[in-house]
Amino acid sequence: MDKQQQDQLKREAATKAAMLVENNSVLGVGTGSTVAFFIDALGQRKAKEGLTLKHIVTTSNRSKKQLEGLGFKVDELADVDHVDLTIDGADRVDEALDGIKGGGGALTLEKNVAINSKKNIWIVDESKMVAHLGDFPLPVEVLPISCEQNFRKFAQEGLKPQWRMNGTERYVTHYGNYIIDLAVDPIPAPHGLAAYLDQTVGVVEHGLFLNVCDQVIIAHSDGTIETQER
Ligand SMILES: O=C[C@H](O)[C@H](O)[C@H](O)COP(=O)(O)O
Repeated sequence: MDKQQQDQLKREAATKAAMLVENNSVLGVGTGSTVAFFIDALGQRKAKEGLTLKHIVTTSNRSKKQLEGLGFKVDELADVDHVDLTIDGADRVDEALDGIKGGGGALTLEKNVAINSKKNIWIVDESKMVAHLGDFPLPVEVLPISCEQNFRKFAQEGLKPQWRMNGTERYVTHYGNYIIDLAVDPIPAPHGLAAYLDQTVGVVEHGLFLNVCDQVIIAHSDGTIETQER
């Protein structure tokens, strides 16, 4: 699939998701190229139908800027008492609707918004769907203070760590941390690995989103749009 075709599929899934957003609800908006199409579609609903949202929270400055450019006011997660629905992209999604996220580095905010949302919908093109999680480096956000120890430990555990780079410098997250991408593929036991990472001191967050997604909207290259529910 070439990029133009993939962008078209992302746009279709995103447009379908935008139709599910209810007036006067509290909306969480994720990050990434698919979400950028979703924000466009949300802007179109605002312009055509006067869609109004009680609050919007987002998971990156990129999404925030795009939303504000369309006239939406964006609040902080800490300032809202609940989130009705969050729409986000994903890097890989398996048959149980568990996923890998954080390819764009926004995993920590994304997980915090997702966990605090009543419902989570992911929007993907068909290339993101896999039988087993893997096929994409698993991002792990780590504190700079002990990042070298974390990196060595991951290497000893056979998790094939690689520093996320931004040119010649290490990539720095929204919170001033680094990302170690684990090239373990396939991930044999996602729940076991998530538990290990959750317990590792110095790990701020990781990109295994398990039991988080309620519904995935998948755009297929044959023109169909499929919805899968957990
Ligand atoms: O950190 C980034 C997020 O997890 C994205 O939702 C994910 O990487 C998918 O992005 P895209 O829609 O650009 O493939």
